[in-house]
Amino acid sequence: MISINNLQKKFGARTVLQDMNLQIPAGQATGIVGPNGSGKTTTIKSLLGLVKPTAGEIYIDGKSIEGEWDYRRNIGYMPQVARYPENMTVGELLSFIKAMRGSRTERDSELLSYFNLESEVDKRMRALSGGMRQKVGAILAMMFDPQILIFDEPTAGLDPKSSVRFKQLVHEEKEQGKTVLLTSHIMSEIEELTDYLIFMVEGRIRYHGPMHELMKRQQEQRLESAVAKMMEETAA
Ligand SMILES: Nc1ncnc2c1ncn2[C@@H]1O[C@H](COP(=O)(O)OP(=O)(O)OP(=O)(O)O)[C@@H](O)[C@H]1O
Repeated sequence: MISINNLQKKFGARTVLQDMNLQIPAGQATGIVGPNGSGKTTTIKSLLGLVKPTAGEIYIDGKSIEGEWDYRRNIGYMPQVARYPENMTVGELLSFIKAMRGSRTERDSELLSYFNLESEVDKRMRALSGGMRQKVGAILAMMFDPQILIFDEPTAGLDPKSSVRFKQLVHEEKEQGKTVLLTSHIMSEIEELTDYLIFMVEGRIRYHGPMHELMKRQQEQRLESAVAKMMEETAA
């Protein structure tokens, strides 16, 4: 369980997260949606300790993450825009990360094969296409079998076949009881992969709860229409 209590983040004078209170259930998949700039990535980065909150606390499994690093071993993160050591080959990067973790996992090889990336292992990171970089990001997020998986717009840039394969993998992770947190602007993807929904506007939570309840409340069959309606309501 991830608990966010009275979280606030300011960048200079600008308040980006406002008094945010959230409980993200363990072993479930939660989608974070909201307009561009509403604070989704900042929320994720706060959970990862990559952004230091201005106020408030975050607890993971009852423990405050403030000043802690070790908890991140249990989190796999696929960022929206990833930066890698560009001179390393895919193979070197994976070996380097494994050596840093002191791990002998072979899951990276399985995932390389799953994403059809075996023929790219000797390519330098800077020579990969955007979609291939995304796949490397997915492999890095999942290769150590973490209990919490965080994906920030994971399928942006993936071709349809890769996107389907990625989603299949997320389904499998969910079935194994992983906690999944996912942001996306593709509502069908949120609908397909997640059960709980967080809807943010201008750094505030406007809805948090089961997805089907939101659809019922908005009297819509599809999440896209329900969220669009909510966006119109909040803009009014
Ligand atoms: N390091 C930073 N310094 C200053 N402002 C920042 C920084 N990071 C994010 N912001 C601002 O915080 C706000 C929220 O950004 P964030 O990336 O969390 O939004 P988002 O909901 O993930 O957006 P998108 O859907 O476009 O990815 C934006 O106004 C953004 O410009």
